[in-house]
Amino acid sequence: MASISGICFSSPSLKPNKNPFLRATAAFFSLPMHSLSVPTRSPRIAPAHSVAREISADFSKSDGSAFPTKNNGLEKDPRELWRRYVDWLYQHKDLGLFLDVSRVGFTDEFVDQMEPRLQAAFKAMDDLEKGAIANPDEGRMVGHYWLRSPDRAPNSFLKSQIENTLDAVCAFTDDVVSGKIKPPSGGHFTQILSVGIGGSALGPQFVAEALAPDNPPLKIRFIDNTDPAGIDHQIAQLGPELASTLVIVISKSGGTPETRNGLLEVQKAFREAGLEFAKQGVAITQENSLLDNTARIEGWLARFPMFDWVGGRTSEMSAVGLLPAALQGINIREMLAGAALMDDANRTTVVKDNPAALLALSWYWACDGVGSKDMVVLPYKDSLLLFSRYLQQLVMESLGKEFDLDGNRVNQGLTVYGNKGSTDQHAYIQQLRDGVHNFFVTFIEVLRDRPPGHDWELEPGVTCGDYLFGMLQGTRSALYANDRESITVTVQEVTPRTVGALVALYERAVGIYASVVNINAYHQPGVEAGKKAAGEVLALQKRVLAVLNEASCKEPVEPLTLDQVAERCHAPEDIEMIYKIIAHIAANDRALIAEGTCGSPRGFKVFLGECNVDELYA
Ligand SMILES: O=P(O)(O)OC[C@H]1O[C@](O)(CO)[C@@H](O)[C@@H]1O
Repeated sequence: MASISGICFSSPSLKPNKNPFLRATAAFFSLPMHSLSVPTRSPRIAPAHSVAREISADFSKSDGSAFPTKNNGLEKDPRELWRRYVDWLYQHKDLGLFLDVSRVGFTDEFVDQMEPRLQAAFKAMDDLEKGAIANPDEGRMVGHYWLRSPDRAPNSFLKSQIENTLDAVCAFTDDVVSGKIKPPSGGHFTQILSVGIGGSALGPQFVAEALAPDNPPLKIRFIDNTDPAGIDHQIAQLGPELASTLVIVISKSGGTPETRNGLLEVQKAFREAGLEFAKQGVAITQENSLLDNTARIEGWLARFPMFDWVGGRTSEMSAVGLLPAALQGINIREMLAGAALMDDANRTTVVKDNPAALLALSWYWACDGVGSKDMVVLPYKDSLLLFSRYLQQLVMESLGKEFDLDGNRVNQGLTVYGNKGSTDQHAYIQQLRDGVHNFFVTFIEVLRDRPPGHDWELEPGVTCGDYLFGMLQGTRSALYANDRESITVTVQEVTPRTVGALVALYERAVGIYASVVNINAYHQPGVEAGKKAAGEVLALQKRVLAVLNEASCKEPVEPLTLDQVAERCHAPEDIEMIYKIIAHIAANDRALIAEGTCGSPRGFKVFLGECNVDELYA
């Protein structure tokens, strides 16, 4: 019926019980067929701010009595549903990408209501691409779209910055892969250790998982946290290959504590192995940041720029994403081309032809424009496992905002989670279908199961990939039958081009949605609160240690109660945090419990195992 590359909409059998696809679906889920085809239609009208869910009578109770059920207006008549599918299906021919929003129940009235808002969002996007200060709080331009279309940069200086960086990434990659740039021990670099967090890790992680060949020129590992055991694990896994490891330290600001700690830990490992870190270190950061200055002063192997006008979570097409990808043998020019094609498609002001706008429209409908439902992202392809994690930052850090652009408190957001299908079917999809109705799903479908010539039938007429396909379609149908909405994004294959397009699609959808709900998608003030509080905890810890040190240097040693420590720190109001600090340092053998246990906060006495006299007089 539908060869998707040249999709044809020949008329299928529309009688529900004759539809073999639905029969197969029902079999997967042991559903009676009638539950897949409820012939009712109750379109809902959506006010722009909040969509009222209609309550209607349903006479399906076995004893014939009526009980009220929520009817959110989803089309159930198969013929109408097929029309809706055909009517709303978006296809990008060059990219081989499809977007199906037919299983989101928005009405024509809702689309009409949204039209002026979407047109305003298109205008805002146009201004942004022309160099407007689209991040007003921070007074910055937002230029990630220029990274794949440098001609669109608002001036020739920015254009040449983009082009020069891309050339430098390609030249450096060629030299590393060819062995022209080699580790001090000789031979070739064989490993990359990427140190970075958030937007300086998630894109490279997603792309590595999605696209790295089985035997890349350089394999990649990540340190994306300040967890000492995690860092030790990564370094231990490298073993003697540390000598042929290129360490790429990525931080836009150049001052993120987790990244700095990762760097210091890796540098220590290099020292202990008798290796010279600078000869193997690469920095990707803003010019003159702390990291940039460190790399320059220490004479690291290379430095690549991050631009002020590229946010961390939209940096995959900058050196942040391109350098690690290129070193793994991923065709980064194809990634950029895919993103550029998608950007072009998203510049149309015809909503139905604009895939990013269709996503934004569907999100708005599904979550009432206020984040009332979560977005569950389910790629049915192992290599896309990290897409949901990547989107989690892109969407939630962009949309999760306390205030709108006019200063009103709105507490906006859109929660994203998910791993992959069909794996998650055996984890939480039970709740999605039958439990609390607080989500909508985005299926990511990949048509090509395996490279050509590798497939085989594990049952007559059925391949392993057919099962994956069936699981996806079955889950989509079963959820819809229970009024759970879904979007499906389909690509032919997971290639650099389609991955670039997916990144660009969601970047633009987030931008449009943010415009529609009138928030700044490009700042992240909330993250600062946690960072500031962490700094305060570490400052308090220093005071606690100083107090304990002073008492531990006495003859005899003076073990202190928690109250005494708090009092001597002049921080009685912080007693709970002081307790946690002591419990943590005691768990790491840096403090000793003289009386009681940490588990009984009121009763224990603590001292340090060693007196640091120098610190006493510092
Ligand atoms: O690249 P940087 O400056 O180290 O920041 C890492 C991440 O930290 C944040 O600033 C806040 O979590 C993210 O936006 C960013 O991607």
